[in-house]
Amino acid sequence: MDFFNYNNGQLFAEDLSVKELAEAFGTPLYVYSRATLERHYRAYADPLANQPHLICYAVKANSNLGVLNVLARMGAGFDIVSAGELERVLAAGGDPARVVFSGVGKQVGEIRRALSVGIKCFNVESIPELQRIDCIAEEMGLRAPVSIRVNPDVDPKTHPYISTGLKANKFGIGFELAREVYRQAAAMQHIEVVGVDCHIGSQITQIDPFLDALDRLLVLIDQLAEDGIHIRHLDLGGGLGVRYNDETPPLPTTYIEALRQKLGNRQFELVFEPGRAIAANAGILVTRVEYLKEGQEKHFAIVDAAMNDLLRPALYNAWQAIIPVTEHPDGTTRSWDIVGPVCETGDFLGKDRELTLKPGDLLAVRSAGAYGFAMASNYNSRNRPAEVMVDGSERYLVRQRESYEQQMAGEFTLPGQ
Ligand SMILES: Cc1ncc(COP(=O)(O)O)c(C=O)c1O
Ligand SMILES: N[C@@H](CCCC[NH3+])C(=O)O
Repeated sequence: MDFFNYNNGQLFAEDLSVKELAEAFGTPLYVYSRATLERHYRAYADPLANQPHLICYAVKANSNLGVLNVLARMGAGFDIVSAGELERVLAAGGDPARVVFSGVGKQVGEIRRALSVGIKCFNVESIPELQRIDCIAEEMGLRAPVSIRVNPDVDPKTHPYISTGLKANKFGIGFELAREVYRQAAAMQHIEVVGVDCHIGSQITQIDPFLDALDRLLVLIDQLAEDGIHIRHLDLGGGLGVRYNDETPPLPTTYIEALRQKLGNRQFELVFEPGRAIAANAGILVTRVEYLKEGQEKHFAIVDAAMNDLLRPALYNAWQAIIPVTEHPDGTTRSWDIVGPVCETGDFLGKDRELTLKPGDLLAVRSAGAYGFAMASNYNSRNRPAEVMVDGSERYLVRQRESYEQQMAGEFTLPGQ
């Protein structure tokens, strides 16, 4: 559910016309809805209201300061995977004590910074990382709070590029090894074991893989208790899918209820790391048709957004809805491939879309709030788009369109002739 709806044939973002936003800020343009972000956050928070919990929004999905700020104001925690994401959380008013730090390659400086601001927990993904954190905490005269990210070896039944909880994936510590790694962690002087963590993949549209993972974690948690290791929180990661087309992912409340049934009366703080479920359908990418190029086999609508602005179609062959910003009958009705100006055959936003188009039309790519701008690049030396947050009838520019000067800042030609 979102707040991007038609009113008299015009697409609106909450109370504002998307056409007017495009005219004011230019295209390509990311438009986010504050009400949708808040609704999606509450979809997790409300069913958890009666128990200790923390919803750590996965910053990687959309790390714009405006987005982080909206969630920080709601009391969200944050799941980060780099010091850059940590700095963004701090700049957006996030509470470091509500930050969990995931990722397989945490560097020394990143660990130091996270310890110095007092994050909630490191989700540790290997033994060498655990040892590194122990050493750094010793140098700093601290104890580092950790969970081990357990790889439960379950198949999340999603795109192979975004499944993370299989033995073959680089993430986490194998289920069979986890008990031993916890023993080592508990014996380290500068480590404090606080939780158990897992994250099995992204865009998961069924509950079963999550429940299978939880079964395995509960076995481990019982073994840890036998070893005298009592955890305070259980972090089940993110990964809940969203509707892009005809998927029917479970609602957060259904998912949470199913987990609760399995948990019975065990008393942990429950931690979640949703990214896509909060941000994807809270954003659209608005783009303008530059040219219509009709051919014998294929018809192309060449638009001003490209794979550098929204990579998911090119990278995963992902399908995202593409809809007119202004519904109108004039134009050419065809099955169009919606493509960008980048010099790659894979540069498309959508294929075979039945639309009535004329040059100059505005289109909106839906479900673009997660892994949209966050994965944007300057490929083909294109400036990255602007981002706007709509809040009722107010709008806020939350990132200005990049300029050529900004794009080249920090680059130099060689000295001399
Ligand atoms: C450790 C971790 N947590 C949370 C997420 C967020 O995933 P999603 O956007 O699917 O909720 C990811 C990305 O898959 C991740 O790697
Ligand atoms: N970037 C991916 C998801 C990766 C999840 C990150 N662990 C997507 O657009 O679907």
